[in-house]
Amino acid sequence: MSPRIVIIGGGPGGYEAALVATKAGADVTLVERHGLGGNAVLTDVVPSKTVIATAEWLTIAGRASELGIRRRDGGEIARDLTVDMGQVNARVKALVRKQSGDIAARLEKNGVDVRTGVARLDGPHRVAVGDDAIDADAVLLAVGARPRVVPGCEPDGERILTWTQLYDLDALPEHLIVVGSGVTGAEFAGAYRLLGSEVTLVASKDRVLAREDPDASAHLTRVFVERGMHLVGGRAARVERTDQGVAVTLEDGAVLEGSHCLMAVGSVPNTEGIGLEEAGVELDERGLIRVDRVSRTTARSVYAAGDCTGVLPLASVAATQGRIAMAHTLGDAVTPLDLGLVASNVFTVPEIAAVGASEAELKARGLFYEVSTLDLARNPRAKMLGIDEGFIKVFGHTVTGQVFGAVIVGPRASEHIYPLSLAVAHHLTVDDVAAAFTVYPSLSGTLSEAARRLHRMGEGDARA
Ligand SMILES: Cc1cc2nc3c(=O)[nH]c(=O)nc-3n(C[C@H](O)[C@H](O)[C@H](O)COP(=O)(O)OP(=O)(O)OC[C@H]3O[C@@H](n4cnc5c(N)ncnc54)[C@H](O)[C@@H]3O)c2cc1C
Ligand SMILES: NC(=O)c1ccc[n+]([C@@H]2O[C@H](COP(=O)([O-])OP(=O)(O)OC[C@H]3O[C@@H](n4cnc5c(N)ncnc54)[C@H](O)[C@@H]3O)[C@@H](O)[C@H]2O)c1
Repeated sequence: MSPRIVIIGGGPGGYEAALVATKAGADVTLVERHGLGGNAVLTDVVPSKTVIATAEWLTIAGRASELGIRRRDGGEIARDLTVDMGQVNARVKALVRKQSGDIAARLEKNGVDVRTGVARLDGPHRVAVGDDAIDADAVLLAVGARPRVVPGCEPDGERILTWTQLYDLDALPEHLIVVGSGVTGAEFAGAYRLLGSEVTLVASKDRVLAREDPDASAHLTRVFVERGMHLVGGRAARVERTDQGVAVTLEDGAVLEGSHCLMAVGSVPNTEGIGLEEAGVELDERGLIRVDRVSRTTARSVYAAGDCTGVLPLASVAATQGRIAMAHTLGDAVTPLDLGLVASNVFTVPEIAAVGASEAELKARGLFYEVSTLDLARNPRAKMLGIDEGFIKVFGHTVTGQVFGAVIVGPRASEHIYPLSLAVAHHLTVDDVAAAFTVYPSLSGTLSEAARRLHRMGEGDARA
């Protein structure tokens, strides 16, 4: 008989696992309460990146005249372009529906039994959905997370918003106060500023994007300020509606006034009230499911993937954890999760992409490393394209030249990081990277040059 797998949650942690498991011959049921694609598709990744795409095109269009583009009547293309937020959000919703529908079709085509409902564990081998119960040889929990609510700063869905509530706006907020300067806060603050809103970003840490490379975060902070964003240090203690909009009171008593407030203060896992602890699944003090590197929880036969584990809240990591869980339970070859290989990107303008070890991690691990940093603006292709900011940074081992990690700040950094991701994943050296041809002229020429600068004369043997 085929092994029976039940997956709770239809986000990347769940649906990717379902596809792998059916391909391996398992009998798979996936239970989702809202829509396929999970928050990644419905409320988080897809909608945010779609709005950011408009902000990016608007920025490019605003520079048209610099590149010699004129209206047919010879007039200059206006710099003060604006957006129709109603249309932008209608496009977002259409794209989200399509993406979710595509995933549903793919699951159906692959023979996954998809059920709609709220699921809970009834012991480690049974999942209850309403009055139904489904027996399972193994269960995968991929229940994701939801926006954290700070007491005193409760969203009302109209003026005080979580990131899931932004897409019902039919006009640009006049003055958006973004509370929280992690990746979510920085991405939205950056995008709405480019779209034309006045933006105030409240940062509780000493810098915006405190977990990113310090040079990258300093660069973005400078760009934000140059674009006229107001950066305010502090923590929000209270957010209230006023006649005009909203008032955000910080812990030091300062009051910020705006038309709307976006709370971007992190997430909490959807792990309460679904029978986890009763089934032997241990949670940590924040409610995150404890898992090992092959996605096993503390209950035999119960696995977990994605944001509910808090391992690293990225769609790519969720999908990898889900696939690993299925490989493990179905007896396929398993490569345990290696966070040292993860590539990530902050979708601001410019983007910030990173892969492998950060400089802080290299220092903490006491490794011998060298850094090569090159400005993108000196690249010939960048000059042609009008790119006048950004940099590429590569970390290599001082002796062997192994590529430990890299950071790229620039347009489409998310795409340009891939060769360096290959280098990190396959333990290539800076010489390996520099030896591969790049197209002339191309932005990747700078990537290769950054690696070449870490070459050591006479070290060829050590690096072979
Ligand atoms: C604004 C924002 C932007 C982001 N952008 C990116 C990005 O660009 N790139 C990136 O890699 N990551 C991004 N992330 C992170 C990414 O969204 C998450 O890491 C990813 O969604 C995690 O996938 P998941 O499968 O764990 O959970 P989710 O995508 O949250 O899916 C979980 C699903 O489980 C369902 N569920 C929960 N409980 C039950 C239950 N009891 N019964 C049935 N169904 C249930 C939920 O309805 C949900 O559909 C972003 C996050 C945010 C907040
Ligand atoms: N492009 C992407 O891949 C992308 C985009 C968004 C989120 N994500 C993922 O989601 C994770 C979480 O990011 P996030 O930004 O949603 O959450 P986060 O927890 O990283 O950041 C929230 C920030 O809000 C601050 N904060 C908390 N309470 C506050 C208060 N009362 N006043 C002011 N600030 C307060 C915190 O100190 C923190 O800096 C990221 O680490 C990333 O893995 C990824």
